Amino acid sequence: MSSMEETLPLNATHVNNSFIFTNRLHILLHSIALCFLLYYRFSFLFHNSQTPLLLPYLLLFSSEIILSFLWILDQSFRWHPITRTVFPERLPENDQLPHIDVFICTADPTKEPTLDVVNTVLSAMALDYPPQKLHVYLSDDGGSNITLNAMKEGLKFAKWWIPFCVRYRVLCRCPEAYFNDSENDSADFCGDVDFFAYKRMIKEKYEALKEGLMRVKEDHDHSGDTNGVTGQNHPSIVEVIEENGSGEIEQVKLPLLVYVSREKKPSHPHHFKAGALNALYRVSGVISNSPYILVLDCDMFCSEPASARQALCFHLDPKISPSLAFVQFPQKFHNISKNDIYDSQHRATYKVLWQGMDGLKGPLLSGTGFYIKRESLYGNYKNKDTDFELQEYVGTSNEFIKSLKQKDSTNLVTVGSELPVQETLLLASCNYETGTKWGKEVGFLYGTVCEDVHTGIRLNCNGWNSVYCDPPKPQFLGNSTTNLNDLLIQGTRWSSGLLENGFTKFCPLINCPLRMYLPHRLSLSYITCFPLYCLPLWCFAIVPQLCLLSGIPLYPKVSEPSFFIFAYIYVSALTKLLVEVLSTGGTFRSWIIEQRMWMMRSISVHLYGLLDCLMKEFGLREASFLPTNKVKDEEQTMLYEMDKYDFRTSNMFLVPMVTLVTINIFCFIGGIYRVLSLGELDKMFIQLFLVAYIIVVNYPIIEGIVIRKDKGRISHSVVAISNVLATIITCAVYALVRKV
Ligand SMILES: O=c1ccn([C@@H]2O[C@H](COP(=O)(O)OP(=O)(O)O[C@H]3O[C@H](CO)[C@@H](O)[C@H](O)[C@H]3O)[C@@H](O)[C@H]2O)c(=O)[nH]1
Ligand SMILES: [Mn+2]
Repeated sequence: MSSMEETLPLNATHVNNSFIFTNRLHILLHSIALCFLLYYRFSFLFHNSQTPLLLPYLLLFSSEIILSFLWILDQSFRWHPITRTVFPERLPENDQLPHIDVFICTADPTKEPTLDVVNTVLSAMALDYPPQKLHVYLSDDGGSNITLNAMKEGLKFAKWWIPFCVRYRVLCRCPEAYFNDSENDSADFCGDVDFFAYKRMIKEKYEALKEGLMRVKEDHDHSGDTNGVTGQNHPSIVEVIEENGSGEIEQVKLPLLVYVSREKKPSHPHHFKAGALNALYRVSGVISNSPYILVLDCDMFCSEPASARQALCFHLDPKISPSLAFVQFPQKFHNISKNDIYDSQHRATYKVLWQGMDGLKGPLLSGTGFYIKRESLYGNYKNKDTDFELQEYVGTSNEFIKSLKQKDSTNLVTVGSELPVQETLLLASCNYETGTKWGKEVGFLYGTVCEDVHTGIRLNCNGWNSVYCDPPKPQFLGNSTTNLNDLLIQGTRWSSGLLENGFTKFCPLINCPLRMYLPHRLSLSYITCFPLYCLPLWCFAIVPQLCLLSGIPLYPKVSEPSFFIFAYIYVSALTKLLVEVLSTGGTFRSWIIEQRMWMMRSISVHLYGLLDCLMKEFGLREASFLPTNKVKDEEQTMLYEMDKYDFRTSNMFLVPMVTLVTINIFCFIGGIYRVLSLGELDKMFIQLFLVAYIIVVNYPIIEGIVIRKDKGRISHSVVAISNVLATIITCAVYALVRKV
């Protein structure tokens, strides 16, 4: 490498100053308005503390305080957002690049189709990286023969697939995605006859692989023979997948592929995905011990082969590298429809929040699609002087302790060489962690189902930085939840896990070191607190409505000057959101959808997440991680593609939503009547407007109750229960107020 190249930076950071200026101006003006609001509420209370309106008034005021608090936390992401570019062409030669391990997790062959897992594995093996420096590990928490067999079949196919990808510079190296879209062919070979013949042959092989996998699954389902092995109870298996030379094809160099199924026993907590990742950490430590690790969920494949080199543009940058723990890529999804009615792409997270955090100290771990430095998860092992101390810290395996001290992969196990079998089985056994610091200080942290966020926060607090890399082309593509039921289950898990972090385990507002930059601390707090939106949103969905019906004003009259405080806050918040949505690729429609999903999530999953978290805290419930269903349902997909909400979800989620919408409708009708007959428009305008706004935004729920006839509509029983509930609540409150 010439000295000229050596001095060229591997990455660049961009700060959009005018954007930051407008953000801060908005923060300033909005904050002033919030101060006026507080002043207005307090002075009202001071003058009217004896009125019967006190309870609704206090409820509303507390909700406004919580909303304002969350708003302040949320502004930290707008404080100093940055974007980054990378120059992978400036990286050193291949022989100087570090080794990389890839960890892929799967848990359940019925919910997570084996073919998808194989595709993820193949896409990772086909990364644009020297194969002898790439080692792919699959963790199978289901301990299933189907998955192990699929890995063997997958490897056979890889012998064809990877040379094909390299030779024809295939753009997307996940076979399923590749064969679905001809845009994935490199333009250089479009006129090449050989290429098309070769492609056809590979496609046939892929079809054969698919059929083979399906057959094995069917045989397995029919025989029902599990040899006593279940997802919750199985011994450890560690196997380097090797192909017994079929002689059909020239020997090609492939990345090492290792199948790991850690031991699980019902009597031992297995700590879900964090437990699986930690087992991989240890096992890979004595096999390849690569300094960098890519973590992937089985539902997220590598869509572009360039991500490893892009991540190294940060990890190998001498200025950033010493304190850099991980490079996070955004989660992007291949199954999202044009209008994205469930906001499944999580636009705000990957377009606003993570960029905002990147300008502070770096984004949090997002569970998948990140390249992490192995050393960053070993805690402060360096402070342990003796082997004995180290054993108490990371467990008794001497081989593993040796691997800690080795900086690089010197004792590498390669294809064909012998695996330290006993050691790996020990490392993957469920007793191994007993009495050690795994999950507490070492590895991915336990005690929450949002291990990613929890671990990310701890890394930050221990002084590690992270980087967010969002190149124009998606590097990883996953499967997002595109139906209400999965979304609500997943959302409840997240809310519960995040709140657990925020309240009980590690509250960033309190526990992070004092020297931490304030906006960064606020941003971490926002991530762990935002399910608290459920409290104000429940209040806003019910209190002003019932008061409207009963003629209790909660807001200033239109003719009063303080009306403008409320009008300003409302308009400013929604306009800011609109600008953000439009400037990050969204539309006017997605602006409405995001508000709707925010309301739906807040009143259902965030509330249940909060309850779940509290119950876990009081020992009334055990933590559980229900993996998201990844099996496609034709009917569901059809409704989704037609932009129709699929309301086939549990009553627990639906009844509150439908009840609230019904109360809003009752109160709106009653309110209009009142306003017209008593001439109270001036007094009740804000409340009437609020109710109308909620009804308009949630129109699809009304459509699901009244208009739709398809299977995804809201069932009659839910409508009946909700009507009864809404009537009881409305009448009871009305009667009560009358009496007072
Ligand atoms: O006991 C378990 C449970 C899950 N998994 C794996 O964890 C991954 C994530 O699970 P998934 O069902 O896809 O959950 P999601 O809600 O889609 O996952 C999001 O949320 C999780 C935290 O709740 C993060 O770990 C994920 O990275 C993030 O994509 C999958 O590969 C699973 O196979 C395990 O290995 N063992
Ligand atoms: Mn997932």
